[in-house]
Amino acid sequence: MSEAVASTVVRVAVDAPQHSGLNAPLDYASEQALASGTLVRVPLGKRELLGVVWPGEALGEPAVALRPVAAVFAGLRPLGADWCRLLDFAAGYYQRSVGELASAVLPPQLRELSPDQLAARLRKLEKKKAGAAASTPVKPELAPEQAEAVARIQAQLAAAAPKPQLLFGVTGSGKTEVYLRAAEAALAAGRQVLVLVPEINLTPQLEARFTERFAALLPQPLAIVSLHSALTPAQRLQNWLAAHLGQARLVLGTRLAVFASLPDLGLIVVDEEHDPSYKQQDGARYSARDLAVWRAHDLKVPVVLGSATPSLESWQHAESGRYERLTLAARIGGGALPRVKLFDMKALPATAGVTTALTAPLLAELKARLERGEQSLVFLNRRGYAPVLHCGECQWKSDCPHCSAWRVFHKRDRTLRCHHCGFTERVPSACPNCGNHDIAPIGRGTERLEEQLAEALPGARVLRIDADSTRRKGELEAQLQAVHDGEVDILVGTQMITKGHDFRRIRFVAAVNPDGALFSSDFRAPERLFALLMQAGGRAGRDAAGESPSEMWVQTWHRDHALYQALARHDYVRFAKTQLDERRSASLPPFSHLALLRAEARTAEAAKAFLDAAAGLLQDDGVLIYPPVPHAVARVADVERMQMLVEAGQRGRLQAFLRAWVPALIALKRERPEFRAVLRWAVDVDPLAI
Ligand SMILES: Nc1ncnc2c1ncn2[C@@H]1O[C@H](COP(=O)(O)OP(=O)(O)OP(=O)(O)O)[C@@H](O)[C@H]1O
Ligand SMILES: [Zn+2]
Repeated sequence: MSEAVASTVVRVAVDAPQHSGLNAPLDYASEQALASGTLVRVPLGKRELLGVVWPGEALGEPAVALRPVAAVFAGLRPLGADWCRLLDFAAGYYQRSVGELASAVLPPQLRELSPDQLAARLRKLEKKKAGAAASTPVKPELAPEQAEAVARIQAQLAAAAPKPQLLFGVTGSGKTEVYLRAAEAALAAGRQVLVLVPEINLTPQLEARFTERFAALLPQPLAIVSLHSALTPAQRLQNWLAAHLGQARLVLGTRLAVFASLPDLGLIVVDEEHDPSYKQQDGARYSARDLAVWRAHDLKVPVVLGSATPSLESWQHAESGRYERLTLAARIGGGALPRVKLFDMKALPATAGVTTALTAPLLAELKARLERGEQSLVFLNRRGYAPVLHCGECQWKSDCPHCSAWRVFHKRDRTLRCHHCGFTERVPSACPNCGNHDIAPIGRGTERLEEQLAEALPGARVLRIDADSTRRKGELEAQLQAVHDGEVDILVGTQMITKGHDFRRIRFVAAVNPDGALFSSDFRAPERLFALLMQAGGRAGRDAAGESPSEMWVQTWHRDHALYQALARHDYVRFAKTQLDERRSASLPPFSHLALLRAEARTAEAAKAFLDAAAGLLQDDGVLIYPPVPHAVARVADVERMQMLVEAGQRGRLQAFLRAWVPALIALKRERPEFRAVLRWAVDVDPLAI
């Protein structure tokens, strides 16, 4: 610069490491005043990082010691005050620094680009051409319940302070059509719409439906975009920029999209709002659903949470009147929900059946469906061939040397793979312990089920869809298409295929081994199992025109269990009531508020010592700290994991406690040499898995 300019101080949110204790935005010198929300690059230590000029007063006078801002993304409009408020809230609530969170949720490519390179990207955006002219879509006539729900969402769109709405609609009741109409109303009012879905694999289907509906209404390029982690960095930046500039009117995305910059946001939809994937499982462990509700409240715009099996948190809010409940009790076209058959495994003669999972009666049922030309789905929530390989001579089992877990046998590529740390070896031809050649798989995963089905039902076209079968780009779409096109008789898969897909041909769904979750120590396990089975069953009989009644077959050793009894009646309401009663009397969420402190070290003792010391740091009689316990999978990649539960009756009380506790934890780790052995620690607010 040729002229000397009086420098001013700006606050910049930048990703400083937690142990540095630099949690608040940092002060930098700038030659010009910079609007808050401006993207900049600033030096930190030896590095230069992306930062955001943050609202609020800088701390002091311009001082010589302040380092200057290195570069300003002047060509990009600043992030809005509402975006900064959202990040401030989320960082505070989930106990992270705002700089870390900003850096985690902005498109990764922004970190690599110079202002000139970004300017080039912006020019490219402007030159994007619109797609071919689309024809006006045909909209189905709304069913009465749908029309009522749409009207009530429209009322909230016009309200000064809209209430969150819970769209409680059974599987196949046409929730998506309600979202489409609500979105249409918001778009017509000139607002942007954000639609969140739990899984990346649901975005192509949803994107297709929204594009089909709105391509004529929104002919501009990039008017409908998606945001999720499977996009290339360049696509993700492009779509993010389109949203930020207001060019994108409709944004579909997974949890990270809740942080999209949307200057005209007027409606948020959270589909399958109960889904655990909305909770981020590392870094800032935020709940995108909860942040969507916060963001909508902050902006005074409506938020619609949709589910056939709402989270008990949301259900309780509907019961108490904090949320408005919209109910779709009937399936579209008057189709019935599948009849649920609880197949009692105890009633089986000891020798019958091909295997314990593929019982003879189940095979007979599948065969009958096959002969009628109907599609069936067999659901098993475990991938791989068998969860463990076993030597009958010496009792060796394929454990992982680095984790407290078995390595899963994958037959197709002849590997033993740890699903926790990724450690992979070729399957040994003999027992590595005693040399016995007779090592055998125990139990079954989807790969084995697929093989056994193909053997037991010759000629049947069996297709497996799970994380292993869909690794390569485009595979999942192709496989789903084959199912839709009727090229598959029996679909085998994990929970990946139970959610959201609008399969029209499936009339029979079997859950072959669902009991595992019944006796979990995690108090949310029943809620998750119930939702999963309702969802799975919901894939059957979506087309009312089928000749035979649709059915869900549940193989269980505990058919009298209250969960299955409620499932058999499709009675979410009753199930929710029993669960909420139990939670109330045990003071569990939503009637109390939890956080977990996790610590990882090479030894369990070191992790426990840290948690014990942490428990002694701060006393609050409104907050209860439980003793440290090992994580359900205690050792992963040679690291021992311990955790400690913190409980409070009031959310505010827990938040106040954490605000004081977290800085004390940072100091504890930094200042006490004995805790150097602790590799990582983290606070998880509102943890989902316990
Ligand atoms: N009013 C309508 N008239 C005719 N068809 C409709 C109508 N509304 C929805 N549909 C169709 O009904 C089917 C089921 O709708 P949709 O997939 O939205 O159900 P859903 O409630 O989201 O179910 P799930 O919870 O199982 O995902 C879709 O094929 C959809 O196109
Ligand atoms: Zn491992």
